[in-house]
Amino acid sequence: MKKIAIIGSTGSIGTQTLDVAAAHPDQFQVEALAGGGNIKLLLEQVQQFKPRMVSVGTAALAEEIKPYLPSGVQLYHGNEGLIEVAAGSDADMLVTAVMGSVGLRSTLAAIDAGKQIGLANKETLVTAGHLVMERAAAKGVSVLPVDSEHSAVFQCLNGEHRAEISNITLTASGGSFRDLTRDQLSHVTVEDALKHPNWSMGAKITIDSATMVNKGLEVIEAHWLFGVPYEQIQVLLHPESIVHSYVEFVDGSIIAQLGTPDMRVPIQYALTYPQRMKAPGKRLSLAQIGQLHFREMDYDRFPCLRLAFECGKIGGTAPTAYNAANEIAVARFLNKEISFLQIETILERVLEEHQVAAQPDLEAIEAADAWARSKARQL
Ligand SMILES: NC(=O)C1=CN([C@@H]2O[C@H](COP(=O)(O)OP(=O)(O)OC[C@H]3O[C@@H](n4cnc5c(N)ncnc54)[C@H](OP(=O)(O)O)[C@@H]3O)[C@@H](O)[C@H]2O)C=CC1
Ligand SMILES: CC(=O)[C@@H](O)[C@H](O)COP(=O)(O)O
Ligand SMILES: [Mn+2]
Repeated sequence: MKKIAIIGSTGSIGTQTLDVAAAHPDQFQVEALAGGGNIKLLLEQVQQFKPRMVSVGTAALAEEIKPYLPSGVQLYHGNEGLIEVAAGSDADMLVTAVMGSVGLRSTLAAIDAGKQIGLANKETLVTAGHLVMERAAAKGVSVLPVDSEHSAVFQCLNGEHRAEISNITLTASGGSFRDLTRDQLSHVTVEDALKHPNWSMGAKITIDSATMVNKGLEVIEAHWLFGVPYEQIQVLLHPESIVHSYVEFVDGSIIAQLGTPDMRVPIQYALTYPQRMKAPGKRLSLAQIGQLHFREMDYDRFPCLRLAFECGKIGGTAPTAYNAANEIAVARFLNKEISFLQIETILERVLEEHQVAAQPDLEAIEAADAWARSKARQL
């Protein structure tokens, strides 16, 4: 029995992690769950999975949910609650399924407590990759990728030597507007942006796919997870999202991981690694698909991806500011305060003004994050 805790259990990754747990009740025990505002769903999850510990977004929500919780369940709230759920239960593994850099302190706390990390929350690694990976190495804790591309690369690297990697290619669907010109992008709506061609995901990451910020975050995530320099990371447009990513080795061999676009597969692999277990999803038939397509990435069409490479190479707090500015810009777009193209304008402006701190500690990371958020709100 593997004991798991999930922060962000009410979201897209969180609910799919619980689907995996429900499909293998003899393998997984859910110890602790944290949601944000969706207490109705959280209560249903509590009834089904019987965790000993739960957390909600605010003190007011905690008061609201309290009368309905079975006796004996410990209830927490806010950022402290996230930390309790992440680090304070008997879980062997934490699945980080919250959205945004709010997951940083709880992920670090779980590492300190010796929990294995199933990492979906890419913003955590982007904002403070050096802190997370150094702390995990010091504690002997593994950080197992949940993100589909990184799970693919992780599987391609199984048994391989890192020194023999020639390059890593992350595939990108192109998002909701991949066939539109930049001129056409000035008129797009939130509703259209939320229609991802291949994946059903939370709102923020769906917008990130359309701006290509998601791939930018994933480039930085890959740098930290696999210890590969940015010069050896590439991005390729692949509209079908069947080849989830691939690795080329020094002898010219390429190993790729393929599958239908179903996040329960990488989630389950992180939960069961190094074993594999049966999964209920649809099987991939290449014969039925017939053709797959690939296109060179156009960095003028998707400037946020170029900016991510630049921030990653600069290092320090540059990726922190990129991520924080994007979180605010996307929230403002979803709130219909700004247009789609203004997301990238905000990113560019915040990064132009950001004073990068090299080798930042946690306080410097949080200061840069707060500065970039405030700047992105003003613009
Ligand atoms: N969805 C996907 O297929 C993929 C997602 N990812 C990554 O996984 C992470 C989660 O994405 P996704 O599941 O799509 O996002 P969702 O928006 O669907 O879910 C986010 C979850 O985080 C919770 N949450 C948000 N803010 C807070 C907070 N301040 N305190 C506590 N809980 C909070 C939400 O709670 P509530 O809803 O109750 O308010 C919800 O449970 C992101 O980092 C994303 O980039 C990576 C690969 C694929
Ligand atoms: C499912 C997953 O891992 C997402 O991050 C997905 O990759 C988004 O697709 P694109 O960013 O390629 O549009
Ligand atoms: Mn991904």
